Amino acid sequence: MAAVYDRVALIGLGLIAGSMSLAMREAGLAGEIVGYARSPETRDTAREIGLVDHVTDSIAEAVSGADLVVLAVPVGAMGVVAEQIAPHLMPGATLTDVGSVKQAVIEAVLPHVPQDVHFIPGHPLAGTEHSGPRSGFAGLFRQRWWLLTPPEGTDPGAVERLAGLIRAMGANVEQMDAPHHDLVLAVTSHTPHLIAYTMVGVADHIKRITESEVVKYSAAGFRDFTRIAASDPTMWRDVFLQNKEAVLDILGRFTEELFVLQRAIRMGDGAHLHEYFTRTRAIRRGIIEAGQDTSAPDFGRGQGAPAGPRKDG
Ligand SMILES: NC(=O)c1ccc[n+]([C@@H]2O[C@H](COP(=O)([O-])OP(=O)(O)OC[C@H]3O[C@@H](n4cnc5c(N)ncnc54)[C@H](O)[C@@H]3O)[C@@H](O)[C@H]2O)c1
Ligand SMILES: O=C(O)C(=O)C[C@]1(C(=O)O)C=C[C@@H](O)C=C1
Repeated sequence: MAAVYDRVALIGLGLIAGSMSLAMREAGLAGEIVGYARSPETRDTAREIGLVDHVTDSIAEAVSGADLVVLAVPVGAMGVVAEQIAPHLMPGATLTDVGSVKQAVIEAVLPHVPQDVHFIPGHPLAGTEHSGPRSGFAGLFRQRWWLLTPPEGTDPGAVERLAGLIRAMGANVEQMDAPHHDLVLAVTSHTPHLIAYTMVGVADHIKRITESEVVKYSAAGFRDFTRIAASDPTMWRDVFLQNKEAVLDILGRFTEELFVLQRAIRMGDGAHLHEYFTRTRAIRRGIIEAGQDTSAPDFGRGQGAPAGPRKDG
């Protein structure tokens, strides 16, 4: 396929940027891919494994002349990075991000974006518990959603060009407004992660009573929680701090539901529990019928792809 952008600059060289580089390279979507990360160790590793065509030691050099710049750093760092690159962005360039939270990123980045640069925030709904420059793989985005939340008045041509790149990496593109994105993701991703972190924390607290039995007899449900709870602490600290309102809203609703179930268990109300679990099973079946279950066998994991089950596998 013909290149969609001549020079793509990836800022942050972890799971998402690495996977983008490998996916773009596989499909020939970029003339040149340049990368920068704050830590010299990450830059060295990226050079050693040839993750991008060229790793720069200066963030300004990375973005200079790039017609697409991708911010792939923790959401709490987006504003600082935007401020650093702003004077060096090429007129007419597109700036996007891959952050898991959208409204806070827009508030932090938009004030720094020059008038002649198209800012199109985005979020690939794809990931693993692994992070860093060695964790990426070309198939990460295949059959996944990639949400774009362009502010009003964004050039539709620039949005379509970016959407074309994303589709060519194998993902499906949808647009929505940022507050709606943050509420939906609080339900589907952020609060579930918090619950997993909490459950593993509970197991850790009672380990003195159970000795090592929690680890030894780990059933599949708990093992899935531990996979999620192994996700990058910096990334998830930032997600909760930056999507505070929506997560607190969903957490409130979650707690109410939990109390209802707790009461049903105490009262021996089997009918309530059965009816509840029947409803939740229908939701899972609906996801599978809609073709949204991507836990299927061949997920296009290439070299460097993490072993083991996916969260939804
Ligand atoms: N991991 C996932 O499952 C997932 C999925 C979708 C979106 N995201 C989002 O993508 C972004 C990147 O996540 P990731 O999983 O690739 O993280 P990662 O930890 O694998 O990589 C982050 C990279 O950013 C660099 N970095 C951190 N602060 C920086 C700064 N101030 N300046 C320059 N570089 C900096 C780090 O050195 C590292 O190379 C986050 O905003 C996250 O919310 C993650
Ligand atoms: O599979 C995983 O490890 C993930 O948690 C990926 C996951 C999610 O599905 O919640 C996590 C955060 C992102 O912003 C997008 C995707």
